[in-house]
Amino acid sequence: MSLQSIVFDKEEGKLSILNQLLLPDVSLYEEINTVQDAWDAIKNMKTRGAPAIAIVGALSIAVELKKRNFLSLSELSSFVNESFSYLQSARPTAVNITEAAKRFSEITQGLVERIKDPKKACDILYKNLYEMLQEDISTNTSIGRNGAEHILTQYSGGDVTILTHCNTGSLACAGYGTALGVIRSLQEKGRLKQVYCTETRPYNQGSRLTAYELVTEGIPGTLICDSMAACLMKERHVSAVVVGADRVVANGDTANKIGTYQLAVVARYHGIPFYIAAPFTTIDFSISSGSEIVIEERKKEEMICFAGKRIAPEGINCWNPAFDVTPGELITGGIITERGVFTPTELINQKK
Ligand SMILES: CSC[C@H]1O[C@H](OP(=O)(O)O)[C@H](O)[C@@H]1O
Repeated sequence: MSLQSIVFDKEEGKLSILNQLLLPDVSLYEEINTVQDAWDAIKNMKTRGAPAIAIVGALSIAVELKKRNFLSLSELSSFVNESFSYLQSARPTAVNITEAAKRFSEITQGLVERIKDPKKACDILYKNLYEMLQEDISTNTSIGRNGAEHILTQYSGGDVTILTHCNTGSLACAGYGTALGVIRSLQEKGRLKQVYCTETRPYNQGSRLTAYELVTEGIPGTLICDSMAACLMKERHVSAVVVGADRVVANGDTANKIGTYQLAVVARYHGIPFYIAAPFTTIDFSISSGSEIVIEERKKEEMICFAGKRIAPEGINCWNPAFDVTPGELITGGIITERGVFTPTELINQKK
């Protein structure tokens, strides 16, 4: 049974998140009672991961819909649009919350035009919002299946060894995961030899979260420091590198956790296929090149402190970009989605 980072009681309209700042030692669920609570949790990275950010944001709106009494359809529409607009300001790089905002703005507008009763419109919108949880899990199992099948067709050498970066599992989504979903699918097929996961400094999504998911589910994993990845690909066998995404753009350029770009460069040098695994809600066809993606920079304290203890001198300057952009030409294995696996140049043909 995989971990659950988001818990939503649809009867009561109650939302709780697993506070990922405390993992792996402390497993604490915290209630999200307002859109502001969700914004704070996303900004502080208590909850993180492109799909999870969108889902927690959307469900926080559902929580307020359940509690509030909207006197008019215009009041309901303004609340939904303003809430999604605010939630997008928490972290700029991941696109899923923006995709959700567009989707629910259209749904709300449709309800305003069709349904004259604000309470009935609110109930329908509430149902659409909480369905995101199951949709995400279903999408991720398709990503997992598509990715595993593609890798196994490309690799005839028996069981496979995967290198992954950051956390793209149940702690980054509603469940199962994207890149970690591919790894879970390989494990389910009995074709996974082992996973190497990077620590992923400075937030340590790999050592604190991915390692936690692997150990919890008995998936064979080996932790490495970020600085060991090139030597690993040189000295040991890696069948493929599979990572997640925060924003894939129309030409296949992809923003993902800082450190992804250098993994792609080294994988190319060693002739190891490099895959991105992401749902279509992470693909932004409105941007044509990765150079246009806004990269979030986070506070220096997240770099110079470790487990609450300062490890670097106060006066040092820091540069702390949370993401980098991998050009499509380095994504040599393909972009694994719920609709199939596409080369970066094929992606634009999937635009609907
Ligand atoms: C399926 S999660 C995608 C993506 O989100 C993570 O970023 P963060 O932990 O800062 O929210 C990481 O880049 C993952 O690859």
